[in-house]
Amino acid sequence: MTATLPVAGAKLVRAAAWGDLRADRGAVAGLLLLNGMASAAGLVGPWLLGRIVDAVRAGSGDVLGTVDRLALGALVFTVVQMLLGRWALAVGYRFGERTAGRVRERFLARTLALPPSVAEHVPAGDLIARGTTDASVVALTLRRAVPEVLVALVQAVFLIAAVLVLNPLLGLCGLVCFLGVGAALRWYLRRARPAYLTEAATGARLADVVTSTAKGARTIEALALEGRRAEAADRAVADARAARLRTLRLRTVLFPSFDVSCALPAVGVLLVGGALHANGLVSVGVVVAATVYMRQLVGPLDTLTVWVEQLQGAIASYARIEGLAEVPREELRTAASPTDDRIEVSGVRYAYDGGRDVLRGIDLVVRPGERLAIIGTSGAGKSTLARLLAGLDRPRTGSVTVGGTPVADLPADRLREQVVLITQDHHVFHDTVRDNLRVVKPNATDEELRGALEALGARWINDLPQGLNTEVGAVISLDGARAQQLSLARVVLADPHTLILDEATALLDPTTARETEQSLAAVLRGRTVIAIAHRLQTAHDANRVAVLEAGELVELGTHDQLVGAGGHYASLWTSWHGEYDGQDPRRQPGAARRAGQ
Ligand SMILES: Nc1ncnc2c1ncn2[C@@H]1O[C@H](COP(=O)(O)OP(=O)(O)OP(=O)(O)O)[C@@H](O)[C@H]1O
Repeated sequence: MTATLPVAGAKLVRAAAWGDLRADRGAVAGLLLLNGMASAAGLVGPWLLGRIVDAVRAGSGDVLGTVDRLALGALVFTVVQMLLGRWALAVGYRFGERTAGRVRERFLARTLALPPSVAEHVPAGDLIARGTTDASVVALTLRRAVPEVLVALVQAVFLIAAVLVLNPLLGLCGLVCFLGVGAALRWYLRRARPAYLTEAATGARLADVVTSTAKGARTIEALALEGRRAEAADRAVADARAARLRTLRLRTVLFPSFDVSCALPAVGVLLVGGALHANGLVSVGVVVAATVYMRQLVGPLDTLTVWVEQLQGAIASYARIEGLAEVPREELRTAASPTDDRIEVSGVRYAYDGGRDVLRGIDLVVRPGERLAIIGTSGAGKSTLARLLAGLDRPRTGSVTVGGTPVADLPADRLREQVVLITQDHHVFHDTVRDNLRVVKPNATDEELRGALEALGARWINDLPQGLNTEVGAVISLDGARAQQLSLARVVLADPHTLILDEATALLDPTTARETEQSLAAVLRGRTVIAIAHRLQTAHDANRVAVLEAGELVELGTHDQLVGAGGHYASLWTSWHGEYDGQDPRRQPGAARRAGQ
């Protein structure tokens, strides 16, 4: 039983990221190529500048003409670099949009494919956070950070390579000076994550204290709690202030050290270049070009610094989204087909989330076509057994089979042809009536859809403005009875041989319940019915009655057999029947009519 959703490990994250890159490899290749070309074009300007310096220093020939030609070349290449850079970013943004869409679609598909036994047990908030906050963080990163970081990385590599090619000694000198940038970043990143998390947490705490104080103002006044609330608010303010100061301190250290560290390589190259030139080892032009390259490295490094935290957060979010891939999938379900309609429960034990067993050693055979009522006190395990019979959960030990196949192993489309659980949950999708019905049988014809509704007496379909094409849920909302009929029509279309009823009408108002019961009767005809019975009259009318007590099946037989046996059921029946002797029990209100309660 999964109580929390998994988070993908580093290996799975790498594999998923690689898969996303491969899925759009054309764009990735284009992005790298355009970036490479833009960066190469960007290298030409400083190199030509060096040539200009050397030409002026040499002073021979047509210096002015040479300078003009070189300057024009530098201008052209700068424009080319700018255009290619813009183009690369546009390709990158589009790649980011498409990939973000792909990640969201994958998440949605995996969420929809979650086996019911998992979907019902995971914290809904966690699932929602992954689909909203985490997906937004990943989308923003893919749209903005990934293209910009890629551009910055390619530029940095080209610039470093260019200095090394110009003069390896100058290149090495520049790289050594950049160690300062690395040290500043490392210092910052180690402290930034916990500091920003604390800042967010203390901010949230302060908001919480202020809101709850405002909301509970009357209670606080009545109980004279003003002093305590003021103290709590003061503490929250102090904590939030301390956390803000800590992140501020981090920034005040990072930014100046980053700026100084970024200036060092250019200074180093100038100093070493000057010394080399004095010894006739390099020209002034080479020193100038290398210095400009070093200065240009500041831009990409700045971009990397700005996005590095975002990237860290996005990787964590990506791992949470991809974690859904580790939940067992529907494909793991069996391909075997049930041989008949017989349902067999054998030695079943079941526990929620590793707790105590709430079903203990249940053995039961449901014969095709019979009506079986299950009764028991509140908490006896009736609903749990219903979910196991419907294949929504798996027993901890033992088996629940239909026609010899474990019912929880059947794929969803085959399962609903066998067994369907009917509860009070009848969801109406914001869609047309047709699509609301076709969710269970996508190729159903309009005649079949109308036939299913008519079988339930749902004549209101003829009054809808556009018949089956009418959008329901948003503009036209269906009342309780109609929504239940729509939901039951899905059952008619799925056409299972067995229905399990759990509280299908228990909490409806009398009018709705009456209408729903009529519709229900139409659906039940000709099928095996297992009813969690809240009225002893239902048990009386069933072919057999199963009595559950504290997770055990304590009695099983016909009404007459169980009354004759003088056990648990008999005493319930006697007390209830005696209480209402001579009256129609179906017209008695109240809890006494709820079986075993
Ligand atoms: N999601 C859950 N997580 C943990 N324990 C649960 C969960 N659902 C039910 N239980 C526990 O399992 C036991 C059986 O519950 P179940 O709902 O199957 O009983 P029931 O006979 O249907 O009761 P009722 O008639 O009140 O609906 C109870 O002790 C209940 O507290």
